[in-house]
Amino acid sequence: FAALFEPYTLRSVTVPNRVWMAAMCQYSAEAFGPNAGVANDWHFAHYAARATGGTGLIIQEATAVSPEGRISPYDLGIWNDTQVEALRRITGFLKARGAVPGIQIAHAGRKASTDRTWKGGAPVGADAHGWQPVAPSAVPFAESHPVPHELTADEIAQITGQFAAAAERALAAGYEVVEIHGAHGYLIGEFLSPHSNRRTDSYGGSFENRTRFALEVVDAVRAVWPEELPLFFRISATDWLEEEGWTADETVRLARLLQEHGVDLLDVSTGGLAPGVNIPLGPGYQVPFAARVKAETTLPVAAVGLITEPEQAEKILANGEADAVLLGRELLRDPFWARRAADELGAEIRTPEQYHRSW
Ligand SMILES: C=C(C(=O)O)c1ccccc1
Repeated sequence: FAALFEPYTLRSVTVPNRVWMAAMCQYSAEAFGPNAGVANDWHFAHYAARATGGTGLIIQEATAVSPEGRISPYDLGIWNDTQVEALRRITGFLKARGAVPGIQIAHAGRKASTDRTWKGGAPVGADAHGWQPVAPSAVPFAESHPVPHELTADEIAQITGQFAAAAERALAAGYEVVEIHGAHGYLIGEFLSPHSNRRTDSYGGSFENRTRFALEVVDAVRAVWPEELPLFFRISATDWLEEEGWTADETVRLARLLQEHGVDLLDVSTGGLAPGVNIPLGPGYQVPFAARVKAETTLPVAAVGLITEPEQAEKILANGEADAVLLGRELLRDPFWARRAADELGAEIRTPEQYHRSW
């Protein structure tokens, strides 16, 4: 027996195992023109390999709800129907391999319009297909970043609508799980954190005000996402800024509200809001935050962060610290990690036929 290879049912979806793929930007779409943000062979091969490798749920990289919501000009998008058509090829193959296709829908906020990580990740200007980022307040991510445009209440409502439209397109594209990106200092996380959110209207100041946009996005997505399909939320449990930023206490409070608003699982990461913070990196360094949410609320959680070994992953589940583990870079290094882990743990990876037969 291995907890890692027990199926997991969320609403009507049964994920075959607890080895899940975390969203990781590939920055491999075209940056402009009719194919801007459209999935291509790179994305197909990238996700197909991890599905063939036995990964139970694949959460596709941050897919932008609008052109200005992209992290880089090369991000995937789901703001038009051309993009939906190309994504159907990916979800179809994943399902044929017995993997559940998920998608992270995202808006980069003040961290938008930056170059690919392997090119340094610096902000890009209009000459490199860039644009002015938007944010809750006119506070740049770092000195090297432009001052973002402070969103008006009307513009906030427009972005909430873009998240809902993205969820509708995700359904049309064949995804069975949508994850709202509320982590890593992107737009939703920028509203949560008092470090980036200096607003004095109903979206800033108190915990209720700073979490308003996140809950409005969850409500708008839940209203269009089918009742029988799961909705995830990715959060940074802490900004690593002590009381100056978003805290783990606030994460527990928000987790309860997210569950009341129809979120089925919290994907618990940390950081990304401010540069230069001191993060105690190490194997499973973020697991304690997932474990705390799981211990203090009834919301299922997934743990992520330097999880690389089968025994390590198995222990996280066996200790009740999380309901699933998300692998990021480890799955870049080894697309077949799930199959190798099953061998090491003496478990079997069942084929789609076996799943249907045994349930
Ligand atoms: C959107 C990302 C995030 O959430 O940090 C990302 C960006 C680059 C690589 C992996 C993940």
